[in-house]
Amino acid sequence: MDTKTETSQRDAEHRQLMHTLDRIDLNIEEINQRLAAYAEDIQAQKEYLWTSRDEMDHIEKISARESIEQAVMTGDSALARRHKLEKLRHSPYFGRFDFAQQGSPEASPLPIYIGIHHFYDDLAGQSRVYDWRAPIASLFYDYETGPASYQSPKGEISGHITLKRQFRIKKASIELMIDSDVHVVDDVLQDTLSQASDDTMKNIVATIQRDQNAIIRNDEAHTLIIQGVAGSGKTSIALHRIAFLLYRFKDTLTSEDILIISPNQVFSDYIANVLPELGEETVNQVGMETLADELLSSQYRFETFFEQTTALLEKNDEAMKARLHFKASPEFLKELDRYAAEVEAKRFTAEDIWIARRLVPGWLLEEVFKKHRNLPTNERLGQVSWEIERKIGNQYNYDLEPDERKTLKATIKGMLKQKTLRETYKEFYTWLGKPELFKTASRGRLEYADVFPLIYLKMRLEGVHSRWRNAKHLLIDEMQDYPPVQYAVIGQLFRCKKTVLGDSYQSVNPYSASKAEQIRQVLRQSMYVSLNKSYRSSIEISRFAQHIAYNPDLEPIERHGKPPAIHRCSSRKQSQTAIQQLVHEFTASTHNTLGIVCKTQKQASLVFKALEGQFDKLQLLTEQSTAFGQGVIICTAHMAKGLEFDRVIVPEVTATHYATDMERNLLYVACTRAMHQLDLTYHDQPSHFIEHLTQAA
Ligand SMILES: Nc1ncnc2c1ncn2[C@@H]1O[C@H](COP(=O)(O)OP(=O)(O)OP(=O)(O)O)[C@@H](O)[C@H]1O
Repeated sequence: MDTKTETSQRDAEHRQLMHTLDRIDLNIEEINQRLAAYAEDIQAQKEYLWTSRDEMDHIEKISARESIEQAVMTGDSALARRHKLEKLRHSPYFGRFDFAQQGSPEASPLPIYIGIHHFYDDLAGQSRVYDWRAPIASLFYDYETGPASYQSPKGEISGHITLKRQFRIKKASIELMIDSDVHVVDDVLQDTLSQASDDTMKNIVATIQRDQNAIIRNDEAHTLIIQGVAGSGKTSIALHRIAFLLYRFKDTLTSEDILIISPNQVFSDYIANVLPELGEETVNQVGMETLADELLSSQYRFETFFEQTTALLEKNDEAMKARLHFKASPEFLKELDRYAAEVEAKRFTAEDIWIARRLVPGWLLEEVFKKHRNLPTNERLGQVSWEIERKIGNQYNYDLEPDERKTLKATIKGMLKQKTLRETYKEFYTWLGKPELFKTASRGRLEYADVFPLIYLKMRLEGVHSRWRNAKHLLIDEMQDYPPVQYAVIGQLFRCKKTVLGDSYQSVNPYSASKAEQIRQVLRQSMYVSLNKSYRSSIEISRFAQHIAYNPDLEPIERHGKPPAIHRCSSRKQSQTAIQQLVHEFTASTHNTLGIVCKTQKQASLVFKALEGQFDKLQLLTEQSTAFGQGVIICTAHMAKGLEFDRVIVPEVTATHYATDMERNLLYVACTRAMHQLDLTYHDQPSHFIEHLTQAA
């Protein structure tokens, strides 16, 4: 395109933008008028209700109140629409394509503008901007210029895209306009990725990539398992997918129906903004441990996943690793199943009994007992007695006397080998011939690795209750951190559709991890997809991380930045000075977030103490933290999972700190949190994971 044509197209787009903004303003004005009319109407109705209350009968009052409520609801939906239009006013769209539909009578291709929300111009009766989730919008993500087709509710529509254009519009002005046939490399994506981070996750509607779009719009898979390399956009995609499903199934699916199982509160807060930004309400989020506590009716105290990881790192306890490893194996689940079946079969020894000289056959008792396997033991026994009493009534036309009822209850109770769930679970290990595999954590609490097996057993023997059970779509992030037994519980509890995502290279606890293949064996009817392009980090950082844990599938995006630096220090003290210096550099930069990502919480606390008082906006993340803001964030790699920072410092990458496979994973997670700059420090001997990099970096 020559400069003259470009200028004239820019001018045309500028006029189009101004026109769209005018139309938005007119629609906002019209809504304002309607809102004023509603307000007056509501006021008038209220006054009428008040002044005429003595003359109105009950029915009339109800009807007047209903009419007021109806008016308020109409007003609310007008307000919601105004809110969307006001948002669109800043940036009504981010893309355009011109589409000539096959067989259409239109002489020239139709320009279609795509934005974060739909803008239907009520006054003109015309769609001016299409929601990014509309069927036609998939053309924007799936094609460049040339032949193209999409699935509309009426079937496949084919045609030709004659122009594709991307915009960045801010404060109602076009900052960037790029035609895709002119720029082969996606400049808008590059531009987006090079920007400084936020303390919350951003939406990516303007630059969703083709493979990502396919995942977002997949509305068929019952369970979609996404294995994606670090920074491939898994979490973003999963949230956009939820927004898409809410749009696609708006009549049957609401935000109330969605449940996210998230790794911790900081992560929950980090992602909480994405759906509201996309025009949807926030959805429910629950942590694995909160869910576990609910399923165990708060009857058992247990250590947390974070504590378990910390114990593994700090104690290097081989027996503990063996326990965790076994409990994360598919064989374990099979054995637990066998055991549960045996317990269930043997725990109730039904035999013929005589009550009030009437026979109750053993087979009947057994049948009724089996039928109520979903009740807690005491309730179940009560239910069996009650049903047998009713059957005696029907069969023999006889009502039991109180003392006969008491005898019946006691006899049925005597048939059950009564044990607590915990005892039954503990005996599983004796049954296996491996009693050493059951060990309690500090203060008599259950080890985290025992929590879900216990819940599983409870489900088999007694049943569980959960307020989340009716969720219609479940999203699980960091799938690699949950062993098969955890999926078995989730699979039985939630029969709904699921999106499960993670990266096997980012397991913070390799002794109780799952790969996608193992998850698929537990969660049947699943579909597997992978995302291999990594968007978060500059290519220099991605390559550096690849040297720590090589993932052959990872394809870094070609965005350049400063090469990572390894700072060799003579002592721990000097390492602290180097970190201080790097923090000073950060505070003088245009970047917003710096993560100092440590191996353990103890180390993180020490780094925090060393920097405390010297810098504003310094925050130590702990297991109890609920959010993080801009500035300097000090945390463990475990806590940093799923988060990202403009810059990352990994302190003390020494031979003693980072030696095992687990520590390699943590180092990998820490390094892949960096978007633009990465610094590592060490003293004495560098970790052998970076030894070969100390020269190059
Ligand atoms: N299509 C895209 N357009 C713009 N940015 C993108 C795109 N895809 C991913 N990103 C950016 O890449 C970064 C990583 O995304 P996200 O956190 O969703 O990835 P992830 O796969 O869940 O990462 P990890 O597993 O490493 O935590 C984010 O900054 C996100 O905005």
